Amino acid sequence: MIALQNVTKIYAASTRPALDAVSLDIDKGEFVFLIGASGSGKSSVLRLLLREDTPTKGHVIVNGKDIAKLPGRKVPELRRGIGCVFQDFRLLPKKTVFENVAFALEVINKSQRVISRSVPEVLEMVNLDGKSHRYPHELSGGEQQRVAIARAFVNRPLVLLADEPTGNLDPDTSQGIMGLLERINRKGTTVVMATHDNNIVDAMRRRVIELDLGHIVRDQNRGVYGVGR
Ligand SMILES: Nc1ncnc2c1ncn2[C@@H]1O[C@H](COP(=O)(O)OP(=O)(O)OP(=O)(O)O)[C@@H](O)[C@H]1O
Repeated sequence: MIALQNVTKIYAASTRPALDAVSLDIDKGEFVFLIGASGSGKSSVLRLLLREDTPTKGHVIVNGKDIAKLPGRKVPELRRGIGCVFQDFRLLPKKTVFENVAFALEVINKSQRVISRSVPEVLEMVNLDGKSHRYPHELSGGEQQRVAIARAFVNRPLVLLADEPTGNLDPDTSQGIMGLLERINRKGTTVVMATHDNNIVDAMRRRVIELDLGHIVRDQNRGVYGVGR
């Protein structure tokens, strides 16, 4: 479903590779934490999977296709199958909760009929059906992240990538967000989440892939954050 095969990424103007011959395989329906110190390469992996960047060497397989050399015109189609959630939520400030989620469907030409059915459904899932007419600045951080998750999931992507989704949230709110990601995973979506949050990793006991200076130094099922330190 997702694979990196011998992937090296060297950014222009940097001496050491951000990723150095990294190989990994993630099956459909897995929930994987990517951990590692700042600068270890976590975001680089997510950027390659989203085709925001291309590898210097190696193959990047997403949904069964090598996307390393995907022509630019095919990238929107790839991204349709991938939901994304970020630390800073990235909602559109001048759109309401409903409109933010609807927008994800509008850009892929879904009909108004589909939008008016799917958006309330997913807002109910994230427990925000009562707040659909609010603007992002009228919501707490946790609520904003729930909108972002609704937006990422409304199209039922095969893969959800999350880059530090709890980085700006307190522990209780973070737990709620993880509960949602778990539900989404149970519906069959593969989840790959980069995080520094040791409490969450320890509580969830899912697969843990640890990077250090661009190398995989641990790949453990039902892992914890700090083993071997
Ligand atoms: N656009 C870029 N140009 C040059 N170097 C970059 C670029 N993006 C990342 N790097 C370098 O690549 C390495 C890996 O960075 P990356 O952002 O993938 O790490 P990370 O593990 O996600 O870190 P953090 O936890 O701080 O987000 C770092 O040494 C970083 O300085």
